[in-house]
Amino acid sequence: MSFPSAGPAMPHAVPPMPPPAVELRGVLRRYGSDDTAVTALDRVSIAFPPGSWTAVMGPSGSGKSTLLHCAAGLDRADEGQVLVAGRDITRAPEHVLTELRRRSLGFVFQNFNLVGALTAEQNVALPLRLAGVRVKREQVRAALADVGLGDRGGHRPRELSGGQQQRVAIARAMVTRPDVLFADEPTGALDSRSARTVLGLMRRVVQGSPQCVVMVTHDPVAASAADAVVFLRDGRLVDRLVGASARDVADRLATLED
Ligand SMILES: Nc1ncnc2c1ncn2[C@@H]1O[C@H](COP(=O)(O)OP(=O)(O)OP(=O)(O)O)[C@@H](O)[C@H]1O
Repeated sequence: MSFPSAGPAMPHAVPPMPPPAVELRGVLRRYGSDDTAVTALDRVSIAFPPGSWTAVMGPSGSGKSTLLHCAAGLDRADEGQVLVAGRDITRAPEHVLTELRRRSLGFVFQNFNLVGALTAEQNVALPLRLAGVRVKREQVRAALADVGLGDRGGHRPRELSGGQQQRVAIARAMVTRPDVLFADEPTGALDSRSARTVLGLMRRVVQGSPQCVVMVTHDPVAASAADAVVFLRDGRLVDRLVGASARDVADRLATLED
């Protein structure tokens, strides 16, 4: 019996790991100076992987908004680094950050922030126009259909319910196919049924796609819909729960608020 001689090791085709969609490395953010100084983020390191949905929780003033703003290039870290899709944006000039936000990041806010004078379709088309992309009406309609509002394209925000307005805002945020959707209290102004619909849309964003959602919320029910919940206190990351129930999340938050 003969064995083949051992040749050179066959190289295995290991696909490279994609970088986190967003990463903070030792981010420090301080407001004010001397005795009025507040350390809003105290050397926070966290990575948000592609295809993941993370909720950020913590008591009032714990640094949630500051984390979101630094991660999205809306605010600058005093120390540490912020990377988006592996690219260091910490000291990127303002025009580069503006371009990044237009092309790669989406935003959803508690109060929807739709332009009242524009129809739902025109609101959804806005980020494409701002990015200098030729607007295809079918693309805009498809984005509205994706959030179940294919028949509301001609309505202005005041003609829509709060839940419908938030769905338009999500369609607007997603029409550019951003790498990351940042959501700041997206269900804060909604009744529980509309909130569930919005949370279902967030789940669809991350399901089977490399897009990532980072959501600040005070609501344990909303947080428990995410893949992971991270907790801040006094500008520091103090805990991370995966697959937690709303009760688990509420209990953990209560201990931080004591
Ligand atoms: N522009 C600013 N100037 C001075 N202090 C600020 C500024 N922005 C935030 N802070 C302070 O930084 C800390 C963190 O604020 P941040 O808004 O990030 O907290 P938060 O967890 O989002 O709070 P909330 O849940 O109440 O919205 C707070 O003490 C806040 O007062």
